[in-house]
Amino acid sequence: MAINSKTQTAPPVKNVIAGGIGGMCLILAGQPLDTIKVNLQTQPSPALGQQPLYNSTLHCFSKIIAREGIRGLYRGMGAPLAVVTPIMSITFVGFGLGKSLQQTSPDSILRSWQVFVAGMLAGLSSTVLMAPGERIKCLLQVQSVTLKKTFQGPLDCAQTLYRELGIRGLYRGTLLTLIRDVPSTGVYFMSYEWMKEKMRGERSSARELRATEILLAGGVAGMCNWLVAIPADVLKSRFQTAPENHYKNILEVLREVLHSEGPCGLYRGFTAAMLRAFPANAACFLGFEASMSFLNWLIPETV
Ligand SMILES: CC(=O)O[C@H](CC(=O)[O-])C[N+](C)(C)C
Repeated sequence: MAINSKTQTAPPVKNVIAGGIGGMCLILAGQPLDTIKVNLQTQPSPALGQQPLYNSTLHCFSKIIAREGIRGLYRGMGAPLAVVTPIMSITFVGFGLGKSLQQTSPDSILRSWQVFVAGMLAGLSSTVLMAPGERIKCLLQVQSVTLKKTFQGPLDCAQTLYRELGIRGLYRGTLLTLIRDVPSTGVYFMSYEWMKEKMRGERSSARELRATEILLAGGVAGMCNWLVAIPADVLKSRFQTAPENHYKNILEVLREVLHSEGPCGLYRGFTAAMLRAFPANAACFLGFEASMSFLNWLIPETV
């Protein structure tokens, strides 16, 4: 399907600002279910005849609330807020760049697969911040399970990792972050643009879409993103939260998950991921589009 790219390209500085605001909306709307997802994904496999620590999304939710109250669901939010804001800025700039590289003129129409390629470039460029951000976030989110408070907060976690393990300690899990984010970000933007194009109908531009339509397209794009991302995300969460030298490489994590839980183990936390994906990404794209409209009103485009 061809997508009218004239309505999509914006100068990088506008993408930086609108992408950052979109990122903040994403975290505020999605953090509680993200905490549940990571706790489900990283809980120890139960011994024979024993009950798992959490047996469902709801069970995990009520256990966290009973143990720590609402604050437990927002544990580790400082790091994602500080990191996801620039990550989403880079993501939207990377996406804009990916589109312009494939356009012969600002008016040229992109095919769906070209939007996918531009999205993959966005996923590739954001990994520089995504990998350490995820490492810190996952370590903080799971430390309540062990009931051993190792880190005081995101900064303390980053400093400790750097002091004890150097830059490699912060970037542990980068390959799995790439395997997760490059294809899934391609799918993310392709499905978002596809939905917008479908809903546009007779209207001359996607800018005329209503807020509810943006919310729907963003929410669906978030779910499509996670359908692709979740197996690599399960491996990444485990790899990034395991004790040092527990796994020699990522194949060992894969082997362990398949051996103990079978292929279903790769979809641990699926319900929580999907429940989070819709509101978080609906909020993200609405935040992005609203900020972009405001910026376009403030500084009108010349083309
Ligand atoms: C896997 C992930 O972080 O997905 C992001 C959306 C979300 O639900 O957090 C999108 N993106 C990969 C483009 C940053």
